[in-house]
Amino acid sequence: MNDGSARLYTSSEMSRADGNAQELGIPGGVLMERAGAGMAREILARFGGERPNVLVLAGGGNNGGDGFVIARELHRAGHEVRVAATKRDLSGDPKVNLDAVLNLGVPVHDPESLKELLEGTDLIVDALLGTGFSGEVREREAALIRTLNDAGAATVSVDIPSGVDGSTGEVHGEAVRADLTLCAHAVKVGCAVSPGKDHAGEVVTVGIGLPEEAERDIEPALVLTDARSLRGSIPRLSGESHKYSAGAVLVLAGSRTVTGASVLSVEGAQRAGCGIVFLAVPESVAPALDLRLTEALIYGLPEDGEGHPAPEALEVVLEKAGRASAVVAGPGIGIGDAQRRLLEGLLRLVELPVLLDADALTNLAGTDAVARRSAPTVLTPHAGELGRLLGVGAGEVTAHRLRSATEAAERNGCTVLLKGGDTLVAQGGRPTSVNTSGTVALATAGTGDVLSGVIGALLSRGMDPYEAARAGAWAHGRAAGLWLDATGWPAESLIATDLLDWLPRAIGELL
Ligand SMILES: NC(=O)C1=CN([C@@H]2O[C@H](COP(=O)(O)OP(=O)(O)OC[C@H]3O[C@@H](n4cnc5c(N)ncnc54)[C@H](O)[C@@H]3O)[C@@H](O)[C@H]2O)[C@@H](O)CC1
Ligand SMILES: [K+]
Repeated sequence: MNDGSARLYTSSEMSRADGNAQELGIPGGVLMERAGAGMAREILARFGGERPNVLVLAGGGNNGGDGFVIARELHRAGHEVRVAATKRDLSGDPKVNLDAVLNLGVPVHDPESLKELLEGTDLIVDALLGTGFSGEVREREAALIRTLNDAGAATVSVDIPSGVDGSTGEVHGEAVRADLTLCAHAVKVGCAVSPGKDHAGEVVTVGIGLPEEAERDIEPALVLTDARSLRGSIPRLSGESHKYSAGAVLVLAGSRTVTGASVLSVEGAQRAGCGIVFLAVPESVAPALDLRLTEALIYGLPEDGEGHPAPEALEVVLEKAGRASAVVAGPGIGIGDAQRRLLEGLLRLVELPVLLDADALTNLAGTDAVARRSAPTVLTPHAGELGRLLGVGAGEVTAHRLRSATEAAERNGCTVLLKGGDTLVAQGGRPTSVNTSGTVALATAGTGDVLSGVIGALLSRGMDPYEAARAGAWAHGRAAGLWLDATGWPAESLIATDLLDWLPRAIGELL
């Protein structure tokens, strides 16, 4: 299903589009010419004024072919251009374009001299490996990538930073660190999903004149989450709305020692536009939170002597859930058997959409409580929490973000939002969505609690869980972006509470 979101391309989708174009009578050489010429124009527009000395590192495939076209065009524009080619014995379009470079007298060197060549280089064009690469980089290419990265010159990657898997963003071994990546036709998945995203620098697409007919039968596996694709997806209040029909969220957050998480989750939900929020917290902290949260209804949960929920807490939670249209559970509840039993009861007995975050995820790791539900469940883990759900380490999730998020969504039959600079939303049967509004400013305590409330509110307003997770992630990141723009303060200074002031405007951009 494509709902108008900007699509991302995997390597196999790109080669299908390429094959379709050829069937339509558009030869591959034409696409290569347009890609290389368009990329050269972009390079000239950005760097041409400084008249840089350019080195093009070209591999033996079509990515290298694009590189030869770029070399030819930059030479034609009067720049000092040298090429290092890993292979001379080429065929097809790459050969045609290498021959043109040689005929024009552009020096073509063996890559063994790359280090010396780089000494007089201001600008590197990395056309070593493109979407035809996957797996681990062979040692010869890995050494070239290390040399490029050590050179410290401005680097433009062709289509994908060499060494990044174009379909997943995974990096096994070496990968080029680019300042700018120019993608032919559409952004490749590897430029949008970390760690590939962190290698790509700025990402710009270059049109290659692919007709719509060439991609009509290709269902995207991944899409970008941007404002355009979300606009109109959040239900509005109507004349007959009252506070319950506007969305009622039950938040189960906070504990005797952690109360800030409940405040942030409740206020995130309120700012995301639900009609009413009920907060269930251990009874010893209920009075303090009642004073702090003017508009929310606070309910004390029976607790044991250590501040853990007593078995009767489930009855209170179920009763309050009876008046809600969505539940948010987890921030700051702490880890323990009492919390796990409470969550298992909630998931078994409540038919509402439930969002599970933070400690709820850790408490439920290794259980089948989510998989057994038929009502919608949204999980919002960071890499460590997702690792616990999957029974692997955080490092394993960080290295395989896409695979980890989709696997967890499939195993549990739910929606998984994996937090990060490239927040991913995975759900079976829907294209995995990559958020575009993230900023490093969000890397601070409590922002996740705000997000849980925002998505909970969108669920309570009747949004489908996949759309609620996408819209929540986008608005949350956008709120941070608006704060940065408005204050001009350093990203490091944002505190989670700052997001609350900007969420309404961020959400307003989606209406
Ligand atoms: N529609 C399309 O598909 C278009 C593709 N174009 C370009 O073509 C590229 C894809 O070209 P190809 O499919 O020929 O593939 P690539 O050029 O990306 O990769 C093939 C080369 O990589 C080497 N290689 C593969 N695995 C390796 C490994 N593990 N370690 C070291 N080297 C390895 C191969 O020996 C071969 O030389 C795109 O990234 C893009 O730059 C553009 O020309 C425009 C149109
Ligand atoms: K490349």
